[in-house]
Amino acid sequence: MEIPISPRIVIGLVTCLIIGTLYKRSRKTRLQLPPGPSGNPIWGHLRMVPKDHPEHQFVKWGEVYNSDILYYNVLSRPVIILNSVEVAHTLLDKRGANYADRPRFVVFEVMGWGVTLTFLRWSPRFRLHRKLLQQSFTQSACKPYRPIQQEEARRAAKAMLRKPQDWEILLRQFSTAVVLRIGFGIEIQEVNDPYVQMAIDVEEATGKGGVPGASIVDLIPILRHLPSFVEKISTAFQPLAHARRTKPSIQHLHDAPWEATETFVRSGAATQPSFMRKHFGRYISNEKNGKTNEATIADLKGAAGAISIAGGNTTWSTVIVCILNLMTHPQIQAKVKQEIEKVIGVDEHGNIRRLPDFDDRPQLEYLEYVIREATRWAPLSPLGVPHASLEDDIYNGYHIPRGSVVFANAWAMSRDERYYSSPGEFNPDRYISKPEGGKGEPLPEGPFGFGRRVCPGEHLALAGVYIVLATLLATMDLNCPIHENGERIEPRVTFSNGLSGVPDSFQCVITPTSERARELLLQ
Ligand code: HEM
Repeated sequence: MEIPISPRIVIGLVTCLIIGTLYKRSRKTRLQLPPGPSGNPIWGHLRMVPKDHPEHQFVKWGEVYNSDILYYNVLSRPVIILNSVEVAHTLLDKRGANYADRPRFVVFEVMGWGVTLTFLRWSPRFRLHRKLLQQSFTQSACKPYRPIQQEEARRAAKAMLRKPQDWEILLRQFSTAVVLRIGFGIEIQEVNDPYVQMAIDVEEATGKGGVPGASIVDLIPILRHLPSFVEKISTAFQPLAHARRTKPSIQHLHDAPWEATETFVRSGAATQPSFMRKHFGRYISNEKNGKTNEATIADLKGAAGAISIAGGNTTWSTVIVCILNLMTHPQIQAKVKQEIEKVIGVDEHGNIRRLPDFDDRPQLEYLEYVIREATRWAPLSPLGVPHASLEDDIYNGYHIPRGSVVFANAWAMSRDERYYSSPGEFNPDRYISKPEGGKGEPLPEGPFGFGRRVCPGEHLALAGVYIVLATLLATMDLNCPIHENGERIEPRVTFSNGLSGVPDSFQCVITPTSERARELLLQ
């Protein structure tokens, strides 16, 4: 709701609120805080933290202060940056109970993310949603969904035979189809499906919402009610204006799939395994038998929505990063193809005998390294989703005040030279053990977060990325476009800023490896 008031009143009101907030916060005890640059006594570090890719700045501060834990504040709200896997393990994993909260994400609330697990504060509702999602996507609970992932991966590869230039949208279709089938049991149309457009809109909305929890409106929630013209007074209010503009797209992705399937589940006509059929089915049966339901319909709707919202674009983006690197590193692509061919077998003409499936996964170790390297090389959520501390804590003699916003800097961890040689290079061989001739570097930790808020969809996501890449690499060649002068055109890709770092569009030339590969896909 917007209140019709004049700009002068707005400026006066904002100033009073800021002074009030600062006064309240400045009364707290001052113990030794983790190191960091000194900030302005009023604004703190509000103006020092870059809006674009702050994770890079935090790496620099880590070097300047020679510390893997940093402190800064924004309007006296303490912010803690964790730049190493060790400190993230100690605080977020080992002392997980104290860091299970999230700060309030007011901008994301305005956008309509209120009932999505990712943004729920520590509460009975959070615990309920966490239980629902965590239990649904353990390694073994993901197995029944493998046929869906495999079918959609083959469908996408088959469609690329007809429209190779549409590879990017077809992969978007793949990841949207998988989460909608798993979340709701919905099958999407092959061409121009409205859900695919919804997924694109949601990505646009969240991608441009800035770093979650970091805007002035997140720090002073009442500012969310300010009228639209504040956007013109200061760029600090742009995230709020953006949230208001994009709210309908988030709401739509929550409501549309639920409404499309509710009647089917109620009538018992839903046959595919899905989160909704299982949990909403149970809800209906409890209702019929007079038993109490722990979750309300709003809870189930929010949890099912979280699967499609948190699971679609994330999986898609990871596949895209793999493709980008496979086409720009032909030697790596050739090595994965060789591995796949060895496992699925080739005939006397060198043609593959069958398409890969999930049973091949344990033997496709190098492909697994490629996927893990993509998550390290370009962590999807470079600063993760911030946690918040519930109580005061002490780490290495440093005070971490209660209510701190805690960012686990996955970007910094991915560039940690103590573990990764030439960390900016895409090099899956780094994970091959030393006895096997590799560097024996550790698989990345951080891209899926930490502790009690770690991504519950990790197994599902990695399985989806695996099957679509295995299928594509068994049947297709991925190449850079060639300039008319005969030179390869290597794309210069930039990544979006904010909650998730998604690569820009780029061209990739996709061609079937052989007639046999084409036949196998068409079968
Ligand atoms: C490659 C793909 C994915 C990546 C890189 C990724 C990454 C992340 C990260 C970094 C977090 C924050 C963790 C933290 O706060 O410490 C997160 C949370 C979450 N992810 Fe994923 N994710 C992916 C796929 C999925 C999928 C497929 C699902 C579907 C089930 C999913 C559902 C969620 C949910 C519901 C949360 C919020 C958890 C909470 O706040 O308790 N994600 N993810």
